[in-house]
Amino acid sequence: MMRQMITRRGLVVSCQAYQGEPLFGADHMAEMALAAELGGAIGIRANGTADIAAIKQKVDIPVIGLVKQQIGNGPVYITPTLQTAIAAYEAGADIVAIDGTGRERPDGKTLQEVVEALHHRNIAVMADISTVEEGLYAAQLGVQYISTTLSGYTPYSPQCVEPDIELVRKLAQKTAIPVVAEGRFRRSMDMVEALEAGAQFVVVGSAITRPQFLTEHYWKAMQDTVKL
Ligand SMILES: CC(=O)N[C@H](C=O)[C@@H](O)[C@H](O)[C@H](O)COP(=O)(O)O
Repeated sequence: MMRQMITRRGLVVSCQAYQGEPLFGADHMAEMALAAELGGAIGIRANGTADIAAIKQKVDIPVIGLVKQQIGNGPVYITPTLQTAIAAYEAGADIVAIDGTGRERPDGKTLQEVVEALHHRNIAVMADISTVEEGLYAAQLGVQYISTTLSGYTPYSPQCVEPDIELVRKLAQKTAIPVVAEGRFRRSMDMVEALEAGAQFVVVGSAITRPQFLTEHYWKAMQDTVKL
């Protein structure tokens, strides 16, 4: 049987900090996840085995785990190999998020091979995609969730500054697999719009869990409006 799934609709909070950032570290991310849970989050998205394990100790809601890793010069970095996907699961992830594009993976496996190998181990898969075609292909492979995570981050997807709600809408119209809205969500009205467009849930990261980004965002808005 697969682990805890996210069956409710609502807000999932992505708790990620990069090395060198003030909040980097599993303890900080676990506290951040707890704060999100207290605020009503229905799930957490987390990067790296240490963070996943610490967050699982702290919260009861399901955790979507990934391992961001650059292997070689290829473009795939979100849980790029079968081995990293299994590591995320072994660290405690309920659902494992992987790159769901058709690009070459560093372990030479196809997306289909990775999904099959994970399903063989009863591991629930979230495919991070960037276009309708990629989403529909992942749905065809039977993944548990399709997330718009990579829209704007592959060279062939629209390079938007705003969240790609149209991608959510198109996918939700074309498939019965739960569609996840993720990437650049900052305003609650966009999150509501994504739910109305058919998203099962919205994943928000930087706008909640990266205070340096938030500070900069508000500070820039002040500078744009008032001469300081
Ligand atoms: C493209 C990519 O690598 N996205 C990553 C995926 O895990 C994270 O860096 C994002 O923070 C996450 O998707 C949430 O998005 P936002 O922080 O924009 O709310």
